[in-house]
Amino acid sequence: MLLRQTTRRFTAAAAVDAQLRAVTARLPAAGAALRAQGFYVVDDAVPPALAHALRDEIAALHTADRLYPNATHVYAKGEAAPLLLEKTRIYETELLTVEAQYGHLQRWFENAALRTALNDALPTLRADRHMIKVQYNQGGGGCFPMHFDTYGDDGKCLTAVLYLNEVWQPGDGGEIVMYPFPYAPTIIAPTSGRLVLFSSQRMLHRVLPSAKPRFCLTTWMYRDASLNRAPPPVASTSGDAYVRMMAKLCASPFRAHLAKLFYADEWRASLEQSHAATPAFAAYLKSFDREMATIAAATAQMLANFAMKDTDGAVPATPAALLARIRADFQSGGIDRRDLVAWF
Ligand SMILES: O=C(O)CCC(=O)C(=O)O
Ligand SMILES: [Fe+2]
Repeated sequence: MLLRQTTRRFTAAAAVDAQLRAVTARLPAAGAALRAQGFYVVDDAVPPALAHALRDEIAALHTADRLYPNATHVYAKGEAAPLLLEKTRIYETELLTVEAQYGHLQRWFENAALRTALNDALPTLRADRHMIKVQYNQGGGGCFPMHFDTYGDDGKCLTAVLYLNEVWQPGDGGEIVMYPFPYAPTIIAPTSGRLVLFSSQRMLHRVLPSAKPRFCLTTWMYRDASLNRAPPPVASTSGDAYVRMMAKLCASPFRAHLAKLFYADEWRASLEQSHAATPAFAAYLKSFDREMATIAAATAQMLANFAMKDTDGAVPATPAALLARIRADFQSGGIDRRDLVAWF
């Protein structure tokens, strides 16, 4: 019995090790793409048999009551107490240790090859630890609202989501959407064995409602938090006052707020799709609306500051005019500059 268990564990570890060797051999190509667009998709990162084994172990964790309904406490401005927001149909857990009976998950966690290869592909990454999160989405509409994985202070720097569904077909839903603001979004299907890599700090993303049950395994890379706090370089400031302003904005923490304003309607709708309609959630939506008003006011102030130094009259006069220009210039191809955001 013990021998059989030991053999099984050894086989699981060997399978994961071999696959990680194969995937990481493909990652040098990811470096340039991650730097240019903030995300990268590796298809067939794991073969069907390994995807199956990992999925079975997540399902076993769920059966053993080890996954929890996703619920987060949020501190909303204007609310005295933190609000408890419950996502519907999402079960997950973050793992810092994995027991031997979940041999494939354990090895995926313990083998640092993915992190090492990403550090090689992206020399500025400098990730020094990682942890994993397993997720089971029950289907029937389970989804994630628009979010960034971190606002920086925890040192989380790169997110690697591995999709483990056996079959995925158009109409099943559950796609992950990358919003590399100010650039246009990309929809990515959660097909089996696909690994999606992106900047935890700078890539806005969401998961569309999934009609079908859906499994995935997220590896979060972390680094010294001071590296996350260091301001990224501003892209070369050629162009008129408006382009120079965009370069500065895209290198500043204000970019995240502007993205929220830009996608306010979709963001709000995605919150409503993802959460149970509790009184706490209603209070949260009210605070969301107040936050949008605050961001709009701050944007107007910021435009006024830039306009004072603008000698060519290129800076849009109002937040609405700025958002319309961003749509025309960076999402519909008006201005061909991919270098405004330093993703890593
Ligand atoms: O389920 C996914 O595809 C990604 C989930 C996600 O964004 C998260 O866990 O932060
Ligand atoms: Fe996320």
